[in-house]
Amino acid sequence: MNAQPELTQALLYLDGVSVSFDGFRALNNLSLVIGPGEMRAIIGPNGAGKTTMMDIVTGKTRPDEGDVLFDGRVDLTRLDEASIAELGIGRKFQKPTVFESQTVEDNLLLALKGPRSAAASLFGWRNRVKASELDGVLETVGLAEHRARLAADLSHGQKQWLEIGMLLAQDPKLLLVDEPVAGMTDAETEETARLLTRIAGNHAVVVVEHDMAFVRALGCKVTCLHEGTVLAEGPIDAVSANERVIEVYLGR
Ligand SMILES: Nc1ncnc2c1ncn2[C@@H]1O[C@H](COP(=O)(O)OP(=O)(O)OP(=O)(O)O)[C@@H](O)[C@H]1O
Repeated sequence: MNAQPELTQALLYLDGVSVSFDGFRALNNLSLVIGPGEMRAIIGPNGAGKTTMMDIVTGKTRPDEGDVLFDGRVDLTRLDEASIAELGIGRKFQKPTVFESQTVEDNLLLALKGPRSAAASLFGWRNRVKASELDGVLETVGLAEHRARLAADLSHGQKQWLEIGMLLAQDPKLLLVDEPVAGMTDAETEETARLLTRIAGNHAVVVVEHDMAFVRALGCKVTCLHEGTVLAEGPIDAVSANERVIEVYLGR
């Protein structure tokens, strides 16, 4: 492992990560560095490796090569999915998976009481937020007025925010969010950008999304993946003006 000076600063550090499925290179020498509390948008065409990248971070997929470090010291390639979650890495899949028959508040309480293992103390994960901090989570995800409603009665967007709240209740250091605004109304999309912006700072947030207006609203650094590697990275204006990015993604 080649230790870089920035290693100690990075919350998530991927370097030279490659993985193949049946000879097809889904990730090809991918390097990505996310700082503590940073918000990062990941864009790129279908099959670029965005989901595979998140699978590597959460331990669902093992890389063939490369370094995957969390918090500057923990080698994620040696841990299973449960241990990685306990370290403080939360993942939000595209479809909401809330408990429909429970109220908003009870969904959050269930998340607070979620399973913990000895790994939590072993790896020094901080305590989950306390029940008394539930109000703060409800405020953050904009559901304070809806706390007594059944999750089943929420709009699609509100269910997505509730699930983000359930992840926040576990006080992750890093949140991976997959296409959060797919299927949302324009108003919900704008609210989601505000919500994630509120969350970043206290938690690093990596958002995979195709909706470029939403990505712009996040106001963060953007990484465009293509063929399993970084094609362009930087401010949205620079990335969206990049000729290769236009050619393989935006211009289609
Ligand atoms: N478990 C797997 N087995 C075989 N092939 C896989 C597996 N996971 C991903 N792939 C392949 O790897 C490539 C990268 O897929 P990935 O899902 O990471 O892309 P993506 O950027 O997330 O695309 P999308 O925007 O469509 O979600 C694809 O060609 C996909 O078919």
